[in-house]
Amino acid sequence: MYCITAPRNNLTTSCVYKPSEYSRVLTFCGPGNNGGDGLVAARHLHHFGYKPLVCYPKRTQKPLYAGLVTQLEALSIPFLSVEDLPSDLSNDFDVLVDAMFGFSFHGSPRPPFDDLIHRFVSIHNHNQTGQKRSVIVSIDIPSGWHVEEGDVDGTGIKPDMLVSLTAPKLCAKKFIGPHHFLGGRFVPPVIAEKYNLVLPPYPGTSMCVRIGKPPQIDISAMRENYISPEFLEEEAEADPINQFQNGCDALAVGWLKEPNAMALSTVGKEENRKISFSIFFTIMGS
Ligand SMILES: NC(=O)C1=CN([C@@H]2O[C@H](COP(=O)(O)OP(=O)(O)OC[C@H]3O[C@@H](n4cnc5c(N)ncnc54)[C@H](O)[C@@H]3O)[C@@H](O)[C@H]2O)[C@@H](O)CC1
Repeated sequence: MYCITAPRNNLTTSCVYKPSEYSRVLTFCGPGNNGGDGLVAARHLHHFGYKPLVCYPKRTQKPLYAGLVTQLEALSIPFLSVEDLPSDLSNDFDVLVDAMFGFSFHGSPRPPFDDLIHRFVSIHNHNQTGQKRSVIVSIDIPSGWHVEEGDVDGTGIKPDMLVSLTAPKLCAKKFIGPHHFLGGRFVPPVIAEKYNLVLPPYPGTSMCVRIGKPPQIDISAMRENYISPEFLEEEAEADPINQFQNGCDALAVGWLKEPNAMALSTVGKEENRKISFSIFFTIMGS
């Protein structure tokens, strides 16, 4: 079950937070099945090319969980004790996976989860200092939320991504982060009908589906001014097409992120008679 669950979580993470930019992942696992999801997610993230670590403070000796731990140890995935956690998680980790509690959480969090949940909450304060902060991915339910009423007093974890399992729980209505995914493409129609579940269709052969629209990207915010080194006349190729090829080759080595258009202009000899024409090329993504 965890195996089915975990790829659901991981496919969503790798869809949005690619290992090239978010490789350092710390998964906090709780004492129940939600924690089990976290153990398996860490294993799959390792195979997907991330560098996962696990904090699993309340281990259960049930064979299923012991087996999951053995698999992580076999991959030399490090376990961090609560005492060994860095003071500022955002300095050391790009992604924090919240797999502490799911739908069986009740009351106030007991130690050490009270402090761990507080650590997650304080991540957002870190963001207010303008420094890059870790992103938070919650599995099924942000830990500490009420399964139906959500973050009742507004002081709970505010994840960037919520991965609902099988069907979004009622509290998911209170989720306001940018990425909500559903994993668990195995609900029999008779169950969906019995519980009046209206689930989104899964695309292609995907094991997860985004719920809602992806956040709008502000293209203008992506624009960067690239100041290339000066270019002297004597460095110009005699054949303008060769010059153009040099430009394309420079783009291809990747110094320009996501090149998507180019203007090629020429100018006449007389300074006052600039003949310039531009050719716009759409350079398909590399
Ligand atoms: N059908 C589904 O939705 C599926 C659910 N799965 C996962 O299983 C989760 C539910 O698993 P469980 O029922 O084991 O419950 P949880 O994983 O939510 O946690 C239960 C454990 O937390 C402890 N606990 C509860 N309240 C606490 C508190 N206030 N302070 C400290 N400890 C507390 C309990 O003693 C128990 O050991 C789901 O949320 C989901 O993540 C998946 O594994 C499979 C599919």
